[in-house]
Amino acid sequence: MGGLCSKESVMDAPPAGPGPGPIPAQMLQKSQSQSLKELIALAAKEDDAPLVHAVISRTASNAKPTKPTSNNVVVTANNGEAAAPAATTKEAVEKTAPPVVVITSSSSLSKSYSIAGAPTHHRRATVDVNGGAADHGMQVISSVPQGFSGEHVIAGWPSWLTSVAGEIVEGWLPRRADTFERLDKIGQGTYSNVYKARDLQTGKIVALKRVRFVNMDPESVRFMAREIHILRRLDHPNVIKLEGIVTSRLSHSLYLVFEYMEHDLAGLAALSGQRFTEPQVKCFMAQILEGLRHCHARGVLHRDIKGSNLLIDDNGVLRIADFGLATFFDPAKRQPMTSRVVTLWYRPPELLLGATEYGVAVDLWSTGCILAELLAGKPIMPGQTEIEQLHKIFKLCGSPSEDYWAKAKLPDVTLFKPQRPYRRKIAETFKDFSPTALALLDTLLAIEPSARGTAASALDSEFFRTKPLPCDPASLPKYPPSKEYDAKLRGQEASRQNTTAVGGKGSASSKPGRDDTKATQAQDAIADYQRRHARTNQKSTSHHYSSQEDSVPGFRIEPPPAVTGRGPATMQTAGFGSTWYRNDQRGVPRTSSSVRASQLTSQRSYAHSRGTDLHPSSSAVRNANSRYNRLDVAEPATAVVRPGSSHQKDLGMRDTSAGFGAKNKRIHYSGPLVPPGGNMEDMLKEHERQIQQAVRKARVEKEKTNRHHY
Ligand SMILES: Nc1ncnc2c1ncn2[C@@H]1O[C@H](COP(=O)(O)OP(=O)(O)OP(=O)(O)O)[C@@H](O)[C@H]1O
Repeated sequence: MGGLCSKESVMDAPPAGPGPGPIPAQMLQKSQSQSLKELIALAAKEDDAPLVHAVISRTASNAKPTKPTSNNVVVTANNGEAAAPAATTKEAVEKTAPPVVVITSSSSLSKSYSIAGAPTHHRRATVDVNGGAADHGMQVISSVPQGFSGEHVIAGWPSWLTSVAGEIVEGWLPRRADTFERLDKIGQGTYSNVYKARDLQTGKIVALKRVRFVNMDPESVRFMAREIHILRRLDHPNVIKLEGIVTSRLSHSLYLVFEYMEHDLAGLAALSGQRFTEPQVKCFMAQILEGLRHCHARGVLHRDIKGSNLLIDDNGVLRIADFGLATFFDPAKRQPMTSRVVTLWYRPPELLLGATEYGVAVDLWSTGCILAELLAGKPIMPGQTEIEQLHKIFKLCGSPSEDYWAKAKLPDVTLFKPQRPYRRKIAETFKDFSPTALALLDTLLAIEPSARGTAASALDSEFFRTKPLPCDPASLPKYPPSKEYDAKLRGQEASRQNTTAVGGKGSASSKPGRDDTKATQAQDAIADYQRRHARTNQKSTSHHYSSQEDSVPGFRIEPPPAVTGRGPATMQTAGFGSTWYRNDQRGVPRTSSSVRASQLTSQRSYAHSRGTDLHPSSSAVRNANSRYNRLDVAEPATAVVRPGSSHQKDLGMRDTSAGFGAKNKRIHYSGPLVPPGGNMEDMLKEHERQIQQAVRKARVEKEKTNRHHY
């Protein structure tokens, strides 16, 4: 594959969209070809390759690209993965298992593929199946196993991917893992690890986001597929670009190849002493809004705008990243979507109130939170729980009007409606902001979603047109490496050193220090576990992401650099959902040493719905939500909002005896996930049991629905 890229790639146009699109005649004429024999020989050498064997091409200048069908492609495949042209290259045939698919070529048709992740100047490759032989019909026709397209067999994508979500790789060829040299781990997401790597074909530094699947659960593959689908729909300087996909057949994982970004806004803000000037804030804001305008214009809602998802390169260019919670939407159609998206501090009131029909306004709210945070130097509404978040919103932005409550078709509205209205206090809270900044903030943080306008209208606001004007991205300071993840590592390292130092002295305090750290780590593990499974659950699936990710075939792995602690683990004033210390959301108050261990904890993406827009009433959602962060009425009284608590009173919530509202009415309150004194081990086991149960139930329901449909 590596050879294929460098030797045969001749066209430089990247694919226009998810599909390869028509190939201009002049491009075809320029194409070179490689004999199939060479290709097969090449592929036979690869052991963990995306086995690219043949892509048909005739050099007919006016050939219309056609999907390979049963009569125009020549390939044999072994379980859809290894393919060789039957009776074309004897050695190759001998090397493969008995042919499963044989598709024939009988007409002058061409096909061109993009090589996913290949450098732009050789993104397309065409290969002459017949090695220039005369045109004649070939071979037998057989069915494609598991119903996936012959085109994918040819392209070399693994069957577990193509059988579930073939459309996402349409027109692309996979890159193989050993064409990259993996360097440091640079980020960790809920379902992925992100590595810095060198593209050995170009020497370029890239980011590889590794998504691993165990058992190849189709739902989880589909889930990830949506992120890829969305990323391929987007093409804008302020949106992260998916440059390619690496498959690793043996390890059952995928790597998404992105351009490497040195910083994120959360990390930059956390740099010691970092305070942005107004021109700098305007520069970042303009880029965020430009990126969002593009996403929205392409029918994509991001649904997780926050500092750590806003990546910045060394030239000051900001790109919106992490489309894991993003979704397609059509403003003209009513489509229910999950309200369980957006990281808590950046989540708009309508989602907290359970709205399932929403639009671009959710991203604009988050953008408003970022604007205020950039100017204020700290997060403006760092709620610990959903109910507290709503309370903070009402206190700052005022409570919704009577009209809003009357019109809102929101579940549980009466329970959240405050007894007395709250006055809007944006102007008095941020009296130091410039009038134009205040005006924009006032719009973006409108309680009424439709009053937030659009990314385009925000870009048109006075804020960007009055002096001081936005600075040029290239004029931004050259920051030291600053990622949320780096800050977290620095915090962990400082904590470790602290613990060691204390322990070394053999002081009486050393033991509690160590224990606390351990407890924090256990809580973190639980939270991770819950995040992963909550997502899984909500999707009614049972996929598990493995943490054993460091032995990937095909990678040259360099020893990880020692964590040096590039900076002091001091608590920062700016947060961006990442470095702002908060009390432990999981309910166990932290002692000072455990705080030190994790003070740079992320405000993680909302974990419940890795993209899938399940209707909130679906049983999978119910099951998931009842256990993670949100507690059903029937759950034991571990919720943070207790009867008579100030939040409950302030919000005028019903003070039921249990504190969870009326029976049979689902109320979602965030609460500690681990009750004080709870046994971690037992908690984990219990969660595992509940998850299995939820998954089983969801499966049964799905099967029932399927039966009903057919
Ligand atoms: N292109 C990139 N260049 C550099 N670092 C990156 C890049 N993409 C992602 N990262 C780092 O990896 C982290 C995790 O990536 P990402 O947010 O895409 O994963 P995720 O699993 O969706 O995360 P989350 O659970 O926060 O939603 C990011 O916060 C960022 O620090």
